Amino acid sequence: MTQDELKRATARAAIDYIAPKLEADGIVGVGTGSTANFFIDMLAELKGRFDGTVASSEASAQRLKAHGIPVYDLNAVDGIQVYVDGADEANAALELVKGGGAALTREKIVAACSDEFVCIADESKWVPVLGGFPLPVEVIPMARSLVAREIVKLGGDPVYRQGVTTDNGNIILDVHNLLIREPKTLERALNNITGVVTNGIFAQRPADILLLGTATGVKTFTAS
Ligand SMILES: O=C(CO)[C@H](O)[C@H](O)COP(=O)(O)O
Repeated sequence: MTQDELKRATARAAIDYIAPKLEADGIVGVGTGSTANFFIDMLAELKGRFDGTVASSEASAQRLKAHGIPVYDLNAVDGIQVYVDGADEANAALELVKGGGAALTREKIVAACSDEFVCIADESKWVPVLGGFPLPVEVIPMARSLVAREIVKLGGDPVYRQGVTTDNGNIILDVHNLLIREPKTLERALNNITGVVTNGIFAQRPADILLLGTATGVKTFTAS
């Protein structure tokens, strides 16, 4: 199977997982990226069975609206029933690295508001230790050099993601060569650097369930 077929299969599994739980006044949080895009296209089948969505990026909001799915501002809703999003890496504790699509800050905000976080990913994202994928960090533009120097002190090699401005008007530093053995500690340490908006480690709020697309079918994991 191709990676896209695995992504499509995991998106289908997420639809099957959330469909029986949806409430007429429920809000679905929607992530960003190619796996989330498959999910958005399938979510259109469930239109009318939930109230609407909150999107984690302008790109996902546009795709949802193109399907006629209502998109609300997060401040206009009381909470999010379930959030479905992809990841760049996932470990057995369902701690994640996210932000390959530069949407990490809004993704983390939506995850923090959600009763349940369903991660959808193909098997290439499953790792014993986070950190093989360069860790995205969203930074206030004027603090770029300051933050880069502080990240070097933590042992990482930050690389400016050229030509990318986030939906919040900020820049991204991708941090190479960090083995993330203590995700919660590093998540906090990076967020503590002045000028960092947030980083792509999702450990303080990990996923609740991971639907992993593999060559032998979609496997379901809960945090171990
Ligand atoms: O965090 C993300 C965007 O900021 C995505 O979830 C992550 O990059 C995975 O993307 P894809 O589904 O295209 O592999």
